[in-house]
This record gives sequence, C-alpha cells and structure tokens, in this order.
Amino acid sequence: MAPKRKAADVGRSTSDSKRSTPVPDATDISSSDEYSDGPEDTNLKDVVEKFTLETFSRRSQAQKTDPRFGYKDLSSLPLKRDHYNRPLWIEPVKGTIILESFSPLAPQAQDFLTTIAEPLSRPRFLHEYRLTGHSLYAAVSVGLKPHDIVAVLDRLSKTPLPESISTFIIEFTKSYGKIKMVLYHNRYYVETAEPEMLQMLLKDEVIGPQRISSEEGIIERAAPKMGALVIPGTKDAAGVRETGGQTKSSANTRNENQEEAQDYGINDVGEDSSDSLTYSFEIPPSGVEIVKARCQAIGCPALEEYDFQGDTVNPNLEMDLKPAARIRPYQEMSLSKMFGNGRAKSGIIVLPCGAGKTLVGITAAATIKKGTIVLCTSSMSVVQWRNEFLRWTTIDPSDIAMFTSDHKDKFKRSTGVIVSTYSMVAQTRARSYEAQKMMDWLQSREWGMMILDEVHVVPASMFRKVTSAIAAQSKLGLTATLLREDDKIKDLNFLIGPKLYEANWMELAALGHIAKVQCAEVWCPMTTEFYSEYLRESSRKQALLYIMNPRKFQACQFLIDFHEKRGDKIIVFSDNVYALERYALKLKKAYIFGGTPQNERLRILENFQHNEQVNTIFLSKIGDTSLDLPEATCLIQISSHYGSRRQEAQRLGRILRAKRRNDEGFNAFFYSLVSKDTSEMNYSNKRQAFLVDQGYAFKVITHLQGIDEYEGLHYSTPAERRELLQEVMLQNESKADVEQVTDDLLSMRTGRNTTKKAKAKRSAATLSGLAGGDDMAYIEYNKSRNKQLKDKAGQHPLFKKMERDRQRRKKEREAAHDE
Ligand SMILES: Nc1ncnc2c1ncn2[C@@H]1O[C@H](COP(=O)(O)OP(=O)(O)OP(=O)(O)O)[C@@H](O)[C@H]1O
Repeated sequence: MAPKRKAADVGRSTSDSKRSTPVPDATDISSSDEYSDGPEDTNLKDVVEKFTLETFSRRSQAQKTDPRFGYKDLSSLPLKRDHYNRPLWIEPVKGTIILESFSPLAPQAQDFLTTIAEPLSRPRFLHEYRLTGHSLYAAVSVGLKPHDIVAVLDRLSKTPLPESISTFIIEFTKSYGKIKMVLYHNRYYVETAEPEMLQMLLKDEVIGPQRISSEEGIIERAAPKMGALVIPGTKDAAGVRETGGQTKSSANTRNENQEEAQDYGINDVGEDSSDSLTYSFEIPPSGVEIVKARCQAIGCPALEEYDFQGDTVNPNLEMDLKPAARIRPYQEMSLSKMFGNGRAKSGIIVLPCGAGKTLVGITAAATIKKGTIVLCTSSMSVVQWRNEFLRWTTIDPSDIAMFTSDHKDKFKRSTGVIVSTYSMVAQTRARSYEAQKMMDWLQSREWGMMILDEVHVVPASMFRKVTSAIAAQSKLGLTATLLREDDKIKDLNFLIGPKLYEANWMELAALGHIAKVQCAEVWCPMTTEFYSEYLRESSRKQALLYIMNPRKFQACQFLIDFHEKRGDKIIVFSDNVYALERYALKLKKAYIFGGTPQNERLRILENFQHNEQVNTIFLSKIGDTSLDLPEATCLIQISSHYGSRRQEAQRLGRILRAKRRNDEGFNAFFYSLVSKDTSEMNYSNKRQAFLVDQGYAFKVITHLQGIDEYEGLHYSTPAERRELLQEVMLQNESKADVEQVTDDLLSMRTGRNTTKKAKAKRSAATLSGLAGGDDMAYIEYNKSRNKQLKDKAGQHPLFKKMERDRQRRKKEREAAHDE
C-alpha cells in the first residue's frame, strides 16, 4: 500500500514546480461559460486577460482535432503505471472528466467531482463531468483550495494531469472569493481582504462610482472568525466540520473504501483560513446588481456569504428541528456545501422531485436561526411550506406567518418565518391597503435567509424584482431541474448564486429515497388514412393528427387496462386539451384541465387516491408540478410540450414519490406514446435528453405484446377510424395548441376565478416556448368542461358513486333530523 501523504502537501509541491512555467490560457475549458466573456476596457484587465476568447481559439487550434468528426486524438497522453486503480480520464481541451463508476474509488471520487465540476451525465458505468467557471466558483466557495483540487485530480487521473487543466484551475480561481457582497445593518458593502483589490475596485469605471461617499470612508473590520457549526437533524447533529469545505461528509459512511481514498488524498483537501482584516465601502441597494454584474463580467464574482453566527444585530429565531427529525445523507451533503465554512453561502441546491427539498430549506433555516422568507409558486405551496415547518421544527406557530391574497399575517415576536408567493412580492400593480402595509413591513426588515422554491420556473425579471425588494443576507434556491430551453438559467447563477449541489437520481433510487422507474417509448404506427392526411396538412393540423392517431389511442387503452389489472394507479398526461377530452370521454375516465373548477379537481384527486374504482385520471399540463400523489405508479404521456426536457423530468417526478417504492421488486412505469414517422419522434428524443443524462434508459417498444388479441379495442374497424378522422379534420387548427394555464393543479384560487367561465384564449407560441422555455406565467383559458364531462359521461362510475354518496349523506341527514 502506498504511503499516506496529505493532498495539501502534494498540491503545494506541484504548484511550486510549475510556478516558473508560462501561464497557458485556460479559457478553452470555460469557453461556454459566462464568466469567460471577459472585460472590454477595465482597470482590472490584467487580472482577466487570460480568459479572453481570442486566447482560447489560439490554444484550441494547437490541439489535435479532426474537424470532420470533432474527434480528438489524445493517444499522446501517457497512462500512469497503475492507471487501472485510478478512476478518472481527464480531457485536456474541454475539461471533461470521465469517471469509471465501477471503480472502488468511485464513491469518494464522485463526492469530490460533484464539488468541483458540473455533472453532465451519469448513466450506469461512466459518469461525465465538466470543469467550468461556475463549478470552480462553487468549489472555492465551499472552501477548497485550487492547489488541492489539482493535487487530488492528479492522483485520481489515469494520465498525468494535463497542464492546461491545472493552470486553468489555479489561474481561474485566483480571483474568486476575493470580493464579497455584505449586508450589514441593512446596508450593502463591497468587501475584500486585499488592499490592492480594493484599489482596483474603486478605480473601476463601473464599480467606483457606485461607492457612497460618507464620513466612514473605507471601513476596516476584523474578518469574521469561523465558529463551530451544527446542522440540525444530522446523525450526530454535528453537521459539517468547524471549517473547511471537506469533500467527505459524515453522511457518507463509505468506510470500506475510505482507506484507499486516503491513499489517493481525496479526503485531505485543505481548508481556508480566514483573513484577519477586511476593507469595505458602502454602495446603495440599487447598485448591488450593477456591482455584481460587473464583478462577474471581469471574472471576479462577488460572493455572498452570511456570517450568521456573528450576527448580533438581527434577533435570533427560536427554532430547531424536532428531535425525531433526521435528514438524509444527500440532504446533509447538500447543506454541507451551503455551510461549508461556517457561513451561509447563497446558491442553488438541485434534488429530484420528491427527494425532500422542503426539508432541506427548513433545515437551512433552522441552522441559521434568523428571520426567514420563503417564496413559492402558488398559494397552495405556501400552505404546504407552513405545515412542513410546523411538522419538522419546534417553531412556535405564531412565529410563522403567510402573505398571500387570503392571508396577511405578521409574526408576533421580533423575528420569524414568513411564507409568500413570488407574485405577491413582485407585484407592481396597485396593491390593496393591507397588502401594501405587509410589503412595507417586509421591506423594512433585514432577513437572514430567503428560500426560493422551484427556481427553474420563475422568470429572471421576477427574481430581479424579488431580490431587489427584499433585503436578505443569504439566498437558497431549490429545484429539481436546473434546466431551461431558453438561456435564462444563467440569470439564476447570477441572481441567486452558483449551483451548490446536484444529487444523483440513480443513487437516490437505489437507496429507496425515490422510486425506480422503467421508462419506455412506445412507437405507434399511423393508420393509413391518418398518415395520408398527415402528409397533406399544415404542421398544426399534423400535430392534431399524430396525437389523435387511432393506434396511439389503442396503445393507451391497452396500457391503462394492463396496468389497472396489475393494481397500478395511472396518470395519463396530455398537453392538448382536445385530445385529453376525447381520450378521457371515450375511455370513460375522469379528467382535469385548466378550466376544471377547484372543487371538481379536489373531488377527482381524492377519488383517485382513495377510491378503488378510480384508478386512472387524465391530466393536462396543470398537473406537471406541485402534484403530490404518492399512489400514482404509472404515467402515460399521449401529448407533450414539444421538446421540453424540463417537462419530461417534472412529469417523471410525479411517480418518483410512489408510496410503494420500497416494496420488493417494485417499479414505477413511464410510457411516452409517439406516432411513428411523424415530427413527434424528434421532439421525443429531445425531451428525453435530461433523463437519459440522469441515467434513465428509455426502451423502445415497437409492438405491445398482446394488443392484437385484446378484446374491445376502440377504433378497430376502418369505419370507426374514418369517423374519427372526419371529426379531427373538422376541428379548427387551434385545437392542436397546447394548453396554457395560469395556476397549478391545486391552486387555491377557488370559486371566484376558477369556477367562473374563463374566456377562450390561445396564444401563438414562441420558438423558445415551443422548445419548452416558457415561464410559469401561463394563461388559463376555456370554459369549464367539467360540467360537460358530468353531462356527457353521466355513466362514469366516479360520478355515479359521488352521486350515490351525496344521496346517502342527504338521507342520513334527513333521518337524523326526523329523530
Ligand atoms: N429526511 C426525511 N425523512 C423523512 N421523510 C422525508 C425526509 N425528507 C423528505 N421526506 C419526505 O419526502 C416527501 C417529499 O418531500 P418534498 O415534498 O419536500 O419533496 P420535493 O423535493 O419538494 O418534491 P417536488 O419537487 O415534487 O415538490 C415528503 O413527504 C417529505 O416529508
């Protein structure tokens, strides 16, 4: 066994030996990253010159690449003698790292890689990561030192670490962490520990003028000391170590490989020590975004860190996790990234649907123990968040308040938790007197933390309003899919902070925290008559034809029957309301879409959960998010929002919570029905990309076993199919549009808004929208069809049963009254 050496030592000697070598340009690694945009003309030019695109191109040309295939000849990289023991391949040009996930060192290497690099794809045997400016920013902000990162990578790599990579890491991170944005007594300061950096900032043409000239001038403060930190809910309630961004977590009891990991120095990554003095100058709240944007553009992002343990100004909140609450290892891991050096860093935590993001947010609040504001996407989520706070923590109910159109409470004591929606806080239209009073109150206070739920759906402009309206010391974004088809995800990095942690879906499924899912794409051939029309029609009408393809309908009918007989509870998703209604009515199933009144929605969902006779429901895209139905074990998708990877992942998320997930041999099922040889197939590929990267394998089913013998299949005669075709051809093109809704499935906007007949409104889709990049601001349209369902499907067992129950209750009441 090799002698144990500290990685930190190795790192130091590596860097010393390289100090004399000229600094190569490192931007080839980060060319796709926003930090590499570089400055135009700035006093800080020298600091970042090496990150310009020009130098990147020069360097790229020097690499051996085959322009025809994008193939790179890396055969010149020599293998280390014991390469088979080392799990990493590191590609020198783009900074891509391939991890052999079957290596005994893989668990430790994986922890390390998630800290320093962005996971790109994690299927079963090989995981792919990439070093980017963001990822290194995140690594440095949890306290890792660049030389240690280089040393550990070198130890794990099968080939000597390419010089371009080590130089990139060291040079790129040099400027990181040097500038901090600090909120002190409700005033903003730009802070640094280096006088030279301070001079550069003051001389900068954008940052300099933002300084508020005051008597205070440049303020010198003693740098905050890092105190011992306890994350509640952990095994020993000790949380992360006192200081430092270690890659090991007490959560990961991977002792069997620990010794080997030690040999490779993975667990010895060094820690940051705090500087003794800091220098800062004040800027106005309006200058915060300008300064942050400038810092980012010049390659020195301003970190937001909150020294909550040293905050004596804001009152402490009496709140802890209940003694029985235990957070799971991956939840602890994600929080250790946030509190890595004893302070709270702003950033985003990415966990799959149903993996417990709410508890992560609550534990973060219970760690900081200061005033907390939680922002959610709907009023229903507001109520859920409040309930979860009460369920998991010891908070006094009077210390947690809600701010929605229905609730405008304040907490009674000096500090507390307030839960609201993005739209309540970001609203610019005239507010009611009460709402304005609440807003003034929210704005007059300094908050310890702002928790931003479902950050992927909220438009950047809304974040901007929210973050500028409320003064919060730290921000925590939560999401399952840090993914948008438009380019807006970059804004989140900038407005909230870097991605701090992203969980591995497959690992969580293997541990039983989320359900294992079998994914399949079912290819449904078009019938001859539908296909000949398809070839003749415009693209909108084509969409209607491939959704209403009778073979797809038959596949849906067959799968519903098959899974109902297996005892599954099935959700069928259709973005297209016309198809949703046609399928549901024909199959005599209940359905919910944007125009369904709230009481009907609840009744149908309740029946789905508790009524053995209601095993299938049809949902439009309003059910994509915020739907907690742990009974559901099978999903069938008949029409979807073009190429949206996010929607695919969100939908899959509906069955990840399956109650039965830990039953022996249990599997949930996710079917996507696509009409063969139509444009739907291209969209389908794009939609699956994110899930494939998470390790899900989509099986292609070209023929459903047993469907030919299935009795009672609809549209089995040419006459029936022709009739359906005629009906489809008579429809207006707009029937092919996807539904646009303003609320989610369990929106609290009952009665007034949802029961009144909303006017039909269909809007032309934008390109980014077609690709799934639309924001959460949907438009609800169409009159209530629930009533129609009730009329048309008078025979539906659900409604029959509901009617029977109603009659029975009425009789019971009358009988009681007579007595
Ligand atoms: N550490 C834990 N111990 C026990 N139960 C937990 C833990 N963490 C989460 N849960 C439970 O897991 C379920 C899912 O949690 P939660 O609703 O927070 O998921 P989510 O990640 O927000 O999902 P979605 O993205 O779908 O909203 C909840 O019932 C929650 O109580």
